[in-house]
Amino acid sequence: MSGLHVRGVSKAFGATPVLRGAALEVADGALAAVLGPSGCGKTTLLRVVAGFERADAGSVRIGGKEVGGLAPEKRRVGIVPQEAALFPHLSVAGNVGFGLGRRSRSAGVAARVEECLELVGLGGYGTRMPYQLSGGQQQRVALARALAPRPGVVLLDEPFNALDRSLRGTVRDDVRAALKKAGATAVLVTHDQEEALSMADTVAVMRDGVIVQQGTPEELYARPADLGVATFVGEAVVLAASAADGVVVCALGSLPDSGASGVGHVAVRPEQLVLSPGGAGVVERVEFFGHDAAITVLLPDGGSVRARTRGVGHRPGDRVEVRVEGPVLFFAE
Ligand SMILES: Nc1ncnc2c1ncn2[C@@H]1O[C@H](COP(=O)(O)OP(=O)(O)OP(=O)(O)O)[C@@H](O)[C@H]1O
Repeated sequence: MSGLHVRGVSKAFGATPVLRGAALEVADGALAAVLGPSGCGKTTLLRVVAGFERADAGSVRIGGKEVGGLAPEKRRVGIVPQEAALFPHLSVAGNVGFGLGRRSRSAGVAARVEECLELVGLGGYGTRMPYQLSGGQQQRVALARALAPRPGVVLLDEPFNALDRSLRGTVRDDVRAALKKAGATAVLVTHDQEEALSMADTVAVMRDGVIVQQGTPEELYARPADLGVATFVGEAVVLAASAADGVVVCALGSLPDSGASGVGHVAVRPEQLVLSPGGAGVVERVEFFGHDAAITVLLPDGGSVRARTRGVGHRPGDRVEVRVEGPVLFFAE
């Protein structure tokens, strides 16, 4: 069994439980994102995997080996911190070779350093100093440094936070490409759902110290385990509803459902809402984004929904009908 397997990990600081039986499965060579709001325990989970914190219970296996009792340096873990944290007095090559041992001037080490710089698209940058690099380049050097000793798992803790929004997209692509080329098993911690969904092979949604659901981005979006996941992964319009005999009744009418029954909430994706002229809804607000627009519609019962539509031409005050396309998600109370 290779990859990373975290099972039933608990950790409390004093009387405060921070991890409460967290589980995470990452196949060999896969990139997993741990996605959750601030304070849910993401960093603590990474620190337990890395060995900086000792779990109170549970197991951590890296590359098929239980590492719970091992010191951090014995775990074969590579770490990319939030800010690149390069050694300012060392060249790029010095930074990347740092973890490769004392014989860092040997030909073998130099070749491995250059190989890792090429993996992150910075071949030939070895003699530069960190201050001569952009933030994105520094982050890629930090990744090369983490990859150099061929770790069993690479841990990335919100690695794009310090970067400008405009730069983030390309650095994400570069980092994903480098991890894939290296064949690395990796865990990325983030509170940014777009980052998790667009980069990761598997996404683990974390809440209050547990992983509430893990799956591919498509699985999480189409079949969220509960209303919390539905609203945290992608946008959702949530309405009070009741369900019986395969039909969900809510402010948008009677909609087909998988067959649950009871009272609760229905979640509808904004792109499932189709607007047509005339009807009982009133356009309240139009936000134009270029590629699409968000139209907020006031419903007759006083609630409102926000639809995503490519069609332009809706104006505040227009009367519209709101139709729902495709299956909806019903969550009983
Ligand atoms: N060494 C510690 N001692 C006491 N409490 C801690 C310690 N480390 C973390 N905590 C607490 O554990 C909780 C979870 O922290 P953690 O950093 O794991 O969350 P996070 O999901 O990574 O949040 P963020 O996205 O804000 O970094 C927080 O309430 C934090 O204050």
